[in-house]
Amino acid sequence: MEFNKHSEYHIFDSLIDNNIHFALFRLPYADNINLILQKSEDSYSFNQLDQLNSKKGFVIAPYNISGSCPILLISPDVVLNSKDAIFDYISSLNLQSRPKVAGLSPIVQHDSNSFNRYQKVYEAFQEELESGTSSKLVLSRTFDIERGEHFSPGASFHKACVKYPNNFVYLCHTPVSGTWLGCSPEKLISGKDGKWQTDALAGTQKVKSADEPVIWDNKNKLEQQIVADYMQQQLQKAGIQATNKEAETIQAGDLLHLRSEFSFELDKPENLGDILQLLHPSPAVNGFPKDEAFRFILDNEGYPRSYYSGFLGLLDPGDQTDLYVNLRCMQVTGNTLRLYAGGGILPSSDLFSEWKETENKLQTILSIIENL
Ligand SMILES: C=C(O[C@H]1C=CC=C(C(=O)O)[C@@H]1O)C(=O)O
Repeated sequence: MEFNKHSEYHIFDSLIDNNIHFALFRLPYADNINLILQKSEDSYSFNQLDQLNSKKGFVIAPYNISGSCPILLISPDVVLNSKDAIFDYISSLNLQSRPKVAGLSPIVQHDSNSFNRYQKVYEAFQEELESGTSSKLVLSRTFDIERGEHFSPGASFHKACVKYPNNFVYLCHTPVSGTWLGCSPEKLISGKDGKWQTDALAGTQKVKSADEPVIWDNKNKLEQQIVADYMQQQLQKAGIQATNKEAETIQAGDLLHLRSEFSFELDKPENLGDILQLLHPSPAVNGFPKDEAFRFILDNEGYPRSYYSGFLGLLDPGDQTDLYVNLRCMQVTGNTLRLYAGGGILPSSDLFSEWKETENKLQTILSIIENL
């Protein structure tokens, strides 16, 4: 992949300008980029995850499935797996670009970005944890930036690929979801030919200098253990015996997380929708117990998460499936970039550290939009 040559990637902006259903993605550690593009204008949407059984395409699933925020499937009418083939194909479409929005001030603080607002919601979350109804709740927030004249989703995608080689990087657009761009460290499920994996990822700290040992405190260890136990239980409910490795530290940009990997066999990958229904949303983005945490978040978080903390990626039960949790992402509109970040709250959490953690996570995605 060529470095620091983002401008040719503006070509992907023309797909967005023309409201085409497409997803461009790069798997962790891969050199190649992939394009899934739908030729028809129809939207394929679903309101239950089990409706994905036997389906193939690029899935965009929200945190909370609703009529206005359904599960979407981009039909794989065009599937290309090399940069040259992708660029040649898009050039051959001869798409017209829409004139760009007028130049706007670079970064503006909106009310929803404020610490005071976060603090109020955090206190409600802490009260709920103290009541004992939930043992973990994930609190998230948004950060809105006005879109600058020179911002290019395509160029930002490329910048993310270069900056975050071990994350799942994507740019996708459909008329229903709008445009989303992200670089997630968290695998929801992937596999091929009977061999499948999922991750239990949680716990966060900043990267240390090379000679400093990485130490995880009890809060972070427990936060990750809750996710690992949940994954194990949910897979068991589907009759799946998974083997898991001990939790290890992984790096995602400037952050470290704790991850345990689960491996298992799937006899019927065509029924992946059933497994997704069991796994999503995991306590990495939701909390525990699942239903109580989900209800509480919907009633108290104070804004719609939309496709943030849902999942996306290629679903192909006949071949390779790679689905990732939609973290470290932003929603791109004509004049605003809405960034999302959250973190797991336990009774032992500290308000200021949790706020700082969301700031650090936002930095992952902020760093690919600056200077463009
Ligand atoms: C919910 C997010 O991160 C999850 C994944 C890794 C670590 C997390 C944490 O330490 O809280 C979260 O569970 C996010 O990035 O918005």
